[in-house]
Amino acid sequence: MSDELLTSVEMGEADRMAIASGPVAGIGLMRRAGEAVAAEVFNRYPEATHVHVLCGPGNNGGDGYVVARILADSGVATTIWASAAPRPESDAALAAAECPIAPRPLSGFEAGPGSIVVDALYGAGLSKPLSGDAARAADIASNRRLPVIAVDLPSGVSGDSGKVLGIAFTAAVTVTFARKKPGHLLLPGRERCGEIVLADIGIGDDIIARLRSRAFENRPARWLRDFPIPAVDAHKYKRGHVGVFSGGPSATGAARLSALAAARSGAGAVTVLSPGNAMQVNAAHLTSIMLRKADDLADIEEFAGERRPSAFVLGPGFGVGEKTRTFGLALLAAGQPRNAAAQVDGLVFDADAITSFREAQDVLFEAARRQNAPALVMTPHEGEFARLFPDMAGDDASSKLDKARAAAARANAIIVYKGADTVIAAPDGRAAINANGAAWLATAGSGDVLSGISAGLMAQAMPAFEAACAAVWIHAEAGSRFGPGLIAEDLPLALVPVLRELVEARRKVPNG
Ligand SMILES: NC(=O)C1=CN([C@@H]2O[C@H](COP(=O)(O)OP(=O)(O)OC[C@H]3O[C@@H](n4cnc5c(N)ncnc54)[C@H](OP(=O)(O)O)[C@@H]3O)[C@@H](O)[C@H]2O)[C@@H](O)CC1
Ligand SMILES: [K+]
Repeated sequence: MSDELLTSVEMGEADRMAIASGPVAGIGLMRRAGEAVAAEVFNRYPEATHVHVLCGPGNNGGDGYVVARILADSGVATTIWASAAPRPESDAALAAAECPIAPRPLSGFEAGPGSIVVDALYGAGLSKPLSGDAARAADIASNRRLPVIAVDLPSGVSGDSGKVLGIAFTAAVTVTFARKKPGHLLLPGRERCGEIVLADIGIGDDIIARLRSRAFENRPARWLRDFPIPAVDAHKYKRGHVGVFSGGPSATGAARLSALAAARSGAGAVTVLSPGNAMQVNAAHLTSIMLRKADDLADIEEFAGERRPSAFVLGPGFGVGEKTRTFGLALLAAGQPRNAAAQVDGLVFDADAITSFREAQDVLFEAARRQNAPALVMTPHEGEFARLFPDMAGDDASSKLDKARAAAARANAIIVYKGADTVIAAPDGRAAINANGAAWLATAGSGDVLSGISAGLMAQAMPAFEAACAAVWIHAEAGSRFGPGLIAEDLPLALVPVLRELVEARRKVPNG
């Protein structure tokens, strides 16, 4: 699989292992990297009148000298603007020595209309904010709307966190090597990269495997094998039963959206668990979804004992307070001996279920940590994340990926840290960054649907981390395909073509 995401340290390690284990030296990797970038320039900008290659002092700049040499050899008008000379005896110095063009100082950078910029200033080695000549060059490229092809990363974007240090280039295309880096997918870095091209420079899959990276881009290949497809003899309760808690009479819609999404995701049965005073309003809007009164713990136990639900959603529209905490803790105790709901596989806590524990985080984390507790998926957006993990939320030094991982470990839960760059993290360190979303998904009720899909998949015995990853991807895919005009009510039906394709792909998985 080529979906692993490598930190700058891991990429450096891959580089070293490739050089140590194979016939290819550092300069060989650099030549291949430069060739891949030059190929993009030729393919995408055959009409370019002039290519300006900006070279930094490190190996990113080294790649730039290779690009400039290839372009010049092909007769393309090429200028090199260098911020500093490469370190003597480095691979970059070798690449510069092979290049026939004399570099000019970056301080004099100028570029007219019709020209292209190759940004080879800083990549994995970015260590401080862009300043001086580099910052000025970024401004010129942006003000004159010059197409930028970034080498590895747009200079100024951190490959590890996606943060912009000071100012950064905005690329039309970013060519990166061997594997993507977290900063290509996390915001705001992702917006600066333009289209991302992954180039093979001869670092083999065996070397990447030895790094044991635990972060990856969220794509179906990672979880397709666990994606549930009903057996021929499937009975509706064998396909899992989801209970979704509804709020009071004026806050029932969120639970119904969640319930519909759980049903569409393949759960054989779904029950909305409603306060007594909201039964009528829920009943007026439900058809295939079942309805049952759940005013207190005794009602939940009775339901669980009779219907053996395998997953629950708590939070959407439910209200913030003591009742939410009591229900949440009771559900987390569902795996304990002598509890009527002993078979629950998974819980999804969203929205009000998260906020309700803002003053009692430890109680929640303790309950989730207890032996036999059902798997817990929590789906906070940024504000909710800050309520449960205030210290982490304010930590400017760590990335969204770091934060989601640390939160998952502390809470002993799968954390779905939502946003345009949703990160899904497990307590054991696995983490996925989602990248198939679209702005259309930022609409009221969209998160309720996501909770429902997660619970629907867990109810069908999909493991919690894989279920959460799949739910995020499916939700984003459905929203992106639907496009303009999307409201949350559209999403449950929009899931259908996406699910159909996944089921077909799942049937083709060997031994599947
Ligand atoms: N598999 C691989 O690894 C391969 C890697 N390859 C390429 O190598 C790149 C990584 O190279 P790299 O490690 O030399 O780092 P790079 O980004 O060139 O910068 C380091 C230099 O810049 C300086 N500097 C940093 N920020 C600065 C700032 N804001 N303003 C001013 N200076 C700043 C920094 O200074 P220092 O931090 O030391 O003070 C140091 O001198 C990688 O992105 C890819 O393109 C390919 O060839 C193929 C194989
Ligand atoms: K760069």
